[in-house]
Order: sequence, then C-alpha cells, then structure tokens
Amino acid sequence: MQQIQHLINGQSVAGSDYFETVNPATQEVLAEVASGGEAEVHAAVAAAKAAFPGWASTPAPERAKRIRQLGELIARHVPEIAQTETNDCGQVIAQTGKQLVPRAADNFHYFAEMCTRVDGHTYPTPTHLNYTLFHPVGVCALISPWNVPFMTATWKVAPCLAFGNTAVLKMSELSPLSAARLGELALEAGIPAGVLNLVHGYGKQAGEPLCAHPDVRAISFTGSTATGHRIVQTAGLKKFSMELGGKSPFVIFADADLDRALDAAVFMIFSNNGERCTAGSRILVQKSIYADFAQKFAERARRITVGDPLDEKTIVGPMISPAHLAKVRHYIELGPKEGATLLCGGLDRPSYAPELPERVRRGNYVWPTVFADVDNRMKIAQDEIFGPVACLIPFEDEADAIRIANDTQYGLSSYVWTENLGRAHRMAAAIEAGMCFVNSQNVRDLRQPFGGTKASGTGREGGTWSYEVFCEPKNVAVSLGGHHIPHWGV
Ligand SMILES: NC(=O)c1ccc[n+]([C@@H]2O[C@H](COP(=O)([O-])OP(=O)(O)OC[C@H]3O[C@@H](n4cnc5c(N)ncnc54)[C@H](O)[C@@H]3O)[C@@H](O)[C@H]2O)c1
Repeated sequence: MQQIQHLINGQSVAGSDYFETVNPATQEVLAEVASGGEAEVHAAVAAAKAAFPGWASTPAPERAKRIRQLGELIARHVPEIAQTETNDCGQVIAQTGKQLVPRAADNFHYFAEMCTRVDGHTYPTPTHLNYTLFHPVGVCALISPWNVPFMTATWKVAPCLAFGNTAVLKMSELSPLSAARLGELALEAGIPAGVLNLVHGYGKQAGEPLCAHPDVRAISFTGSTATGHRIVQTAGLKKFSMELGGKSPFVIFADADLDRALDAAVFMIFSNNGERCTAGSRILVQKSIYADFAQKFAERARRITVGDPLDEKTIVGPMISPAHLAKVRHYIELGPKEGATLLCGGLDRPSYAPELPERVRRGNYVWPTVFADVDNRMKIAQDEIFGPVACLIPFEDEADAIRIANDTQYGLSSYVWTENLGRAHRMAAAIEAGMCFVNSQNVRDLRQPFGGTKASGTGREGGTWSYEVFCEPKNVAVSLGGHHIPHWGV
C-alpha cells in the first residue's frame, strides 16, 4: 500500500498515525496518509518561519524562475496528476486532464510573471513624497477543500510563494494525493526546503492548530461557511482570505438566447459533479418561458452520462464520500416533501439511465436531478447541496428576480441571461455577489478578483487582488525638507 507522508523542511516525515484515502468511484483504498496534529504543525510552521528570511530576500526574478519551473513540471505531468486527482476525488478526467490541472500550471506561470512586476504607488505632496512598499506577510496557512483540490491548492501556493512568503499547506483529508505530488515537484523545481510544507490530516487535529498558531500571519482558506466561521473564532488576529460556500442564482429572462442559456445552465450545475462553489444551483426563469425551459432543461439533464470518471465521455462522476452522498440524497428526498416537482433524477438510478460500468458499481453515485416549482424559501433552495441537483424557480419581472436572487445568506457568484443591455447592467449591479457573469458561464480570468460577499466569504484572490492576502503594504513618507515642524518648546 502506498504511504503518503508529511513534507516538512524538504523532508518526508512519517506520521504517528495514518488515515486511508479512498477512490469514491470504486471504494478502493488508494493510500495511507500521515495524519498530523499539533506536533507536525509546530514543526512545519517552524520550518516555514526559518525559511522565510532567505526566500523573502531572494530577488523576485530568481523566485520567478523556480515558480515558473514548477509550472513547467506540472504541465509536463498533466496526465499523471489528472489521473491521481480523478481517482482521489471523483472529478471526471475530461475536466481534470483538459482544464483543471493545466490551469494549475497556468497559476504558477502567471504569478511567476507577476511577482517580478510588484511595484508600488507614489503620492507626492508639496512637502512629502509618499510611496508604498509591498512586503511579504510571512508564514501563511493555506487550507484547501476536497473539491477541485489541485487547482485550488495551486491558486493559493503560487501567489503565496511568488510574493516571497512561506507556507504550510493542508489539504482536505478526503483528497490529499495530488498535492503530495505538488510538494515533490516544488523541491524538484528548486524551491528551497521549508518554503512549502505540507501537513496532512483532519480539520480539527491539523487545521485548527495550524490556523491558531501565533507564527502564522495569514490564512487563505477555501471551504465551507461553517468551517470559515470556526477559523475566524479560533485563529486570533491574522489576515484572512475566506472563500466559502454558495447558492448562486442563474437568472434567465424571456428575451435570452435560450439555447445558449440552456447549455450554460446545464454546465454550471452539473459540471464538477455539482460539487462546485460557484454552481448556478438556483435557476430563476421568467414565468412566460418557464414551462418550456423546464422541459428542455430536464431533457438535457437526462442525457448526461453518469459513470466511470476515468472514461473521457463521462460528465458526472461519483460524490466524494458516502457521507456526502447521504447529504445529497437527503435533499433529493426532501424536495418533494417541501412541494417541489421532481422532473428527473431522484434517489435511484432512473429507468432512462444506463447501468453503471461494472468497475464503478460500488461508487457514491447520484443522477442529475432537477426540481421544478421550487419556492426560494424551501430548504433545497436555501441550503448548499453541493451535488448535481438543480432548483428551477419562476419569477415575474426584474424586481422579482432581484428579490429572489438576493434572498439567500450567500453571495458568491451570479449569472444573468438577457439580450437587454440596460437590464444586464442593472442586474449585475443589483445582485449581491462577488461575481456576475452576463450571458456566460463562469469564466475565470486569472486577473479577476475571485471571492464572495455575505456568508460566501471575505477577501478576494486573483491578479493584483492577491496582494491583499499575501502582501503587507507599507507607506513610506519622506520629507522634502523645509516644511514647518511644530516646535513645542521641549
Ligand atoms: N468560495 C470558493 O472559492 C470555494 C471553492 C471550493 C469549495 N468551496 C466550499 O467548500 C465546501 C466544500 O469543501 P469541504 O467540505 O472540504 O469544506 P470543509 O470546510 O469541511 O473543509 C475545508 C478544509 O478545512 C479543513 N478544516 C475543517 N475544520 C477545520 C478547522 N476547524 N480549522 C482549520 N481547518 C479545518 C478541512 O480539513 C479541509 O481541509 C463547500 O461549502 C464549497 O462551497 C468554496
């Protein structure tokens, strides 16, 4: 059995205890992974602290060279990393291999370039020259969830290291394998020992002491809103970037290009197995086109291939774990009890769906499920289900759409479909969310600020927005001489 160890100060460190990581499609145990606690966290933070002065004072072009090299190594190993990722978290190979792992390589290339261009601002006055310096923050705790684990980890590691910080990365206990490979590749790329450390383990045992550690200066966390609240309570005064849950509205007006809207709506709720923070999980459709849209949307959902995530043709793979499957099934059971109409999917394999291939019969599967006649006050419309479950909600007019879209604790992403230019801009301004995509699915430009409002989080990452998390701006005010300095006679 493969064993995965912690990575501390460039060394592979055995665990005092191990947990198993399991393939959600087959239930096969993939590896035993070291389970860290306070001792490993302390050692990793100490290593990161010791490595910080050297790395922070390494000239940016030299840091960039190694960061770029890490991107190149990832790009060279895409098929291998994508397969590891798909086996570990169930996300389909068509996405991990063609989009997510290549995107991870891009993260390193992008931030390698950017760290050589960190400049400042100048604010000249008649008496002073003010300018800003951007310093690295120090030791950062980077915490990733189980969905899209590799891409999410690199989205944090790349800017964190590029700007001169050192890091302790903790992956989810449900999908730690691809990041273990990242640690190896970082050393191969010439990133010095101690700059990137990895402690594996559970949230309570490893994540909590990491966030609470007094030598950790910043926390970049992606995960659930509940865990985000807990971290803020236990971590003390630190810089936070919190990328949390969502229940994003996907609003379609009667004048929208219906075919494109249908494609995008299907993609935004069923891609990544529906295990996606930016999922358009509440689909708001104007009443005059609601019945037609619902019928066409359900038709498309029925045609989605559910199956072996290693098969290039599969669109929806297994849920990450039996516990998560049980949660998704709970909401599928709840929908009709709350008064929603089940259009397709449901608790068992529907008659129109082919049998699962033999290899994945024991997987944590659920079929794309569509509920119509959903009222936004229902729990299926308010809670983040985080699975392939779509809620179709009718609305009357623009005001009604805005009211429903904003009637949620979350504010991560949003989608507006209309051919009316003025309305598109009004909606984009009115929806309470960190991102709004007009006549589009979620398209993530690396320069764009990514993040949410309300219970979806605080802070933004991406492009220069990553300075907020991983840099400390300092203002320097230099007197030009000659201005009056008060003389207090002392
Ligand atoms: N906004 C975004 O960018 C984004 C992206 C992906 C996922 N998410 C959210 O992540 C959630 C799914 O991921 P999950 O179930 O792994 O989330 P989770 O909150 O259960 O766990 C996330 C990570 O936090 C760790 N953790 C748990 N308790 C901790 C604690 N007390 N202190 C420190 N670390 C702790 C876990 O071990 C894991 O590594 C969903 O809510 C989803 O919307 C958000």
